[in-house]
Amino acid sequence: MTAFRPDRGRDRRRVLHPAPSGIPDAGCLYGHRRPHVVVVGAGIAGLSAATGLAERGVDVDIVEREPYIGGRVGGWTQTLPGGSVVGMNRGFHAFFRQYYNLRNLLRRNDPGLHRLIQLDDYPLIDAGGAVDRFRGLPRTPPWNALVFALRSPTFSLRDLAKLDSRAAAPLAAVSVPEIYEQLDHLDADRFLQNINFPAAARHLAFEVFSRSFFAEPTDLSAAELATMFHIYFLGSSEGLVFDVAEDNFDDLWAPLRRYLTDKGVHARTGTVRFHTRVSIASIDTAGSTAAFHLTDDTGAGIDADGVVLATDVAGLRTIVAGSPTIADHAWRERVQRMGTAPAFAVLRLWLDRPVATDRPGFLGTGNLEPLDNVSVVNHYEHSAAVWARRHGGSVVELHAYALPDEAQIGEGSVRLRRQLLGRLHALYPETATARIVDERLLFRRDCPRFAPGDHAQRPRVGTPEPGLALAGDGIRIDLPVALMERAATTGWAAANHLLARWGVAGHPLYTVPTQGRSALLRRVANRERRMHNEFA
Ligand SMILES: Cc1cc2nc3c(=O)[nH]c(=O)nc-3n(C[C@H](O)[C@H](O)[C@H](O)COP(=O)(O)OP(=O)(O)OC[C@H]3O[C@@H](n4cnc5c(N)ncnc54)[C@H](O)[C@@H]3O)c2cc1C
Repeated sequence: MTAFRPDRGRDRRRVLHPAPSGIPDAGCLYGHRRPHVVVVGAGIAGLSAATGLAERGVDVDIVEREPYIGGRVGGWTQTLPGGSVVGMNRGFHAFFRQYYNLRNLLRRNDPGLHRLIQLDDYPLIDAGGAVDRFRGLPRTPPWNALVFALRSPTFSLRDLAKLDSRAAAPLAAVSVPEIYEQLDHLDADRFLQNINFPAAARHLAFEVFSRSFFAEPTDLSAAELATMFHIYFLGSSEGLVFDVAEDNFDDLWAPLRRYLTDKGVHARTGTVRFHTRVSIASIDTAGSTAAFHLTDDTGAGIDADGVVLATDVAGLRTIVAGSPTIADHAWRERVQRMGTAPAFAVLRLWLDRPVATDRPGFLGTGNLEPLDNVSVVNHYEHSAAVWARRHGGSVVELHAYALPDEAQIGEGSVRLRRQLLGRLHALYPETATARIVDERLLFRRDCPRFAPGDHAQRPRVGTPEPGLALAGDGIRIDLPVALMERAATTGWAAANHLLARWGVAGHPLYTVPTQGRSALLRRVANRERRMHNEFA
C-alpha cells in the first residue's frame, strides 16, 4: 500500500478541518455490495470527489463529456505541420503553495509533487512600463505586503498614508464567510476607490487578481477580491511564489487515473471506472429501483446510490433543467440563476525563433487590453521545451479575459488575434520577426461568475436531495479557497457529504487561516462592520 503523507504546507497557522468520523470502509453497506456513486465531470472537483469516495470503499463511475480528463486543466496532443506531436491545453495555470487540498490530490500518486516545478518570479507590467515583481518577497504577512508596496513603482509611501484605513480594514482582516456579509454587495472597483487605493496600483496588482476570475473589477464582488487578497497575500505565509506543471496537463492526471483504476496497489478499495466522451443529460429519482437513474445524451442510462455533479456551471444548469424530480423547485431555480463569467481566449503560438533568454515563464499585464498575460511555455513545460530545442524556436501563449461576445466570431476574432500579436511584439520585440509555424486560438466561456450579490444565491455542496452533492469552483463552501483549490476542496467535501450519510469516515481538509492574522485589524474591521450594520 502507498503511504500517503498529507501536504500541510509551511504555514503554522494554516487550519485543519478534521475528517468527519465513521467506519473506515463502506464495505458491504448495501448487503452484498459496496455503495455505488456516479461522479459527473472529471475536472479537479470530480477527481477529488472520486478519490475521496474510492479510498473509503465506494465504487465510482466517473462520467466525462470530453475525450480527456482534468476539465479546464486538461491536456491533449495535436500534430503540427511537419508531423511533430505536441502538447496542448486550455492554458497557463498557477499552482500556489496554499492549495493544500489540490496538492493532496496530486500527492496520491506523486508524493514528492515532482510534476510541479517552481516558477521563481512572475513580473506584472503595465502600459506605462511600470513593473511589479514577486521574487525575493518575505513570505510572512504583513511584511510580504509591506515590502511589495514599498518596492512597487505604482504604490508610494504617500499612497499608503492616504489609504482610508477604516474602510480598508476588511481587506486586512478577512473572515470567511463574514466577509461576504460585509462586502458582497459592492463591486471590487468601487471598493478600491472607496479606500483610496491608488489608480496605478489598482490597474496593476488588483486588476490582475480580479481578471483571474475572468471578470472586470466592476463585475467582480469586492468580497471575492478581499478573500483572494487574504488567501494569497495577507492571510497566508506560504508566499506568492507558485508552481507550474512541468509538462502538459495530461501528464498531471494520468498517474492519478492509474492510482484510481489499478486494483490492489493503493490505499483504496472501491472500484473506479472512467467513461469519457459521455455527456449526462438528466437524473431521475422516480421510477427506478435505485436511488438515482442517470441518462446520457444518447439515451443510455446508469443507476447509482449517490451522485456528485462536478460539472461546470452550464453543465450543471442543463442537467438540473432536465431533471424535474431532483431536490425541490427553489433549489433548481437557484441553480438556474448561477452565472458564467465572460468568454476568454487563449492563443498559443509555435514560433521559429527563440524569445530572449531572460523572458520570464509568465508575465502578467495591466492596462494592455486585450492582453492579460504572456507565458513562454518552453521555459517550463517539458514537451514544449523539446519542440523548441529541436526547431530552434519557442512556444508562447497569450491570454485575453473578460471578452465581449463579438470578439469571438468572424472579424472580431481576427481583430483580437491581431491585437494580441501587436502587444506581444511590443513587449518582446524579438517575436515580431519570428515566423508562426503553427497556432491555436481557443475561445471558451466556462468559468463561474462571482458578481456582487452572487454569493448568497450560490448552491452549496449539500443539496436538498439526499445522496446528491455538488462540487466545482462555482459551488459555495464557506472556507477561504478559490479557483482550482475551491474545485478540489468542494470535491473532497462532496465525498465527505455522501460518506457521512453512510456513516463512513471522511477526509480532513486544510485551508489558510479562516480569519485575518492580526487581532488589531480584526477588531477594527469588526467595529466597521457593526457600524455598517447599524446604518444599513
Ligand atoms: C485559462 C484559464 C486559466 C486559469 N488559471 C488558473 C490559475 O492560474 N490558478 C487557479 O487556481 N485556477 C485557474 N483557473 C481556474 C481553474 O481552471 C478552475 O478553477 C478549475 O479547473 C475548475 O475545476 P472544476 O472541476 O470545478 O471544473 P471543470 O474543470 O470545468 O470540470 C468540469 C468537467 O465537467 C465536464 N462536464 C460538463 N458537463 C458535463 C456533462 N453533462 N456530462 C459529463 N461531463 C460534463 C466538463 O467537460 C469538465 O471536464 C484558470 C482557468 C482557465 C480557463
